[in-house]
Amino acid sequence: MTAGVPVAGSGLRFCANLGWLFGEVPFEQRFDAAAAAGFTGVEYGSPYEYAPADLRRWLKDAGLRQVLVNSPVGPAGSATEGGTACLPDRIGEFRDSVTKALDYAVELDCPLVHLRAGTPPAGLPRDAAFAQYVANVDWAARLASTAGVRLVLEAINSRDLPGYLLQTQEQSAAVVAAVGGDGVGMLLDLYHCQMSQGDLSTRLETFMPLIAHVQVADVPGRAEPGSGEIAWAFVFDRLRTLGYAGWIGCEYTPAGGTADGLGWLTRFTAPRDDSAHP
Ligand SMILES: O=C(O)C(=O)[C@@H](O)CO
Ligand SMILES: [Mg+2]
Repeated sequence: MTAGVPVAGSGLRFCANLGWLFGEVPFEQRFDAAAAAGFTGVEYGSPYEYAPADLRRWLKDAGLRQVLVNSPVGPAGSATEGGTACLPDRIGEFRDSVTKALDYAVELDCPLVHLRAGTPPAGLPRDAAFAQYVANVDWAARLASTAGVRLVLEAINSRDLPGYLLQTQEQSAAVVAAVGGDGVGMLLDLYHCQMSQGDLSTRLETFMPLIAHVQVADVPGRAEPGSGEIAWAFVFDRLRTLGYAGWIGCEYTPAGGTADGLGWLTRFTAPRDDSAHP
């Protein structure tokens, strides 16, 4: 069995985040590395440094499908590092970024775009930022629907990204519900959820109808599942029994070599045999 392929019958689909995994090789070689490890799908935050034709070729040659990209953000350290979606004075920039993201998604036949929420600057009340965010997501979701793409909204924990607008699953669910339709769903990153909220099983159950994508890493340390405190066999079994049919993005910093660290995929994804623990 290839390391990246979960056991037969697990009913779960994992994709490799090429911004985090396979950093041992240059970006364009990570596609082949992911395929060689058994992945059939990939995600990464920023495709924008590359021409769509190159990305398409790397995907095709490796036999992979593109699962998710992020919307473009500003340079590290800038006011738009986390995106522009909640900034009332950046609506034009926000709309351009959505158009660019959707163009890439269509070119790459990519079903999901993570729309980054942004960080309200000091002086902008959070409720004003939130209202702008909802209006912008509403605008973007209509455009995404027309393009056959779904936007996903991700809460990020406030220790890693202080001040980011979207910090809880409840907030992202509220925006998804307020906008409605099939143009937008939740991205539930179990690492961020465990960091800031916990109660993973209940939150998965509560929000399952809205969840369009899941990402995984362990806590603390953000390394492979199994390196920290989360009970992954239980969590994956819960995803399976809740009927989750989307992809699960592997978005972690490998503790050692990426391929060497993929044993968790087979270790934690076997359907549970509860007969020994009635
Ligand atoms: O940090 C995360 O978690 C992500 O999913 C990044 O793509 C930033 O949103
Ligand atoms: Mg994430």
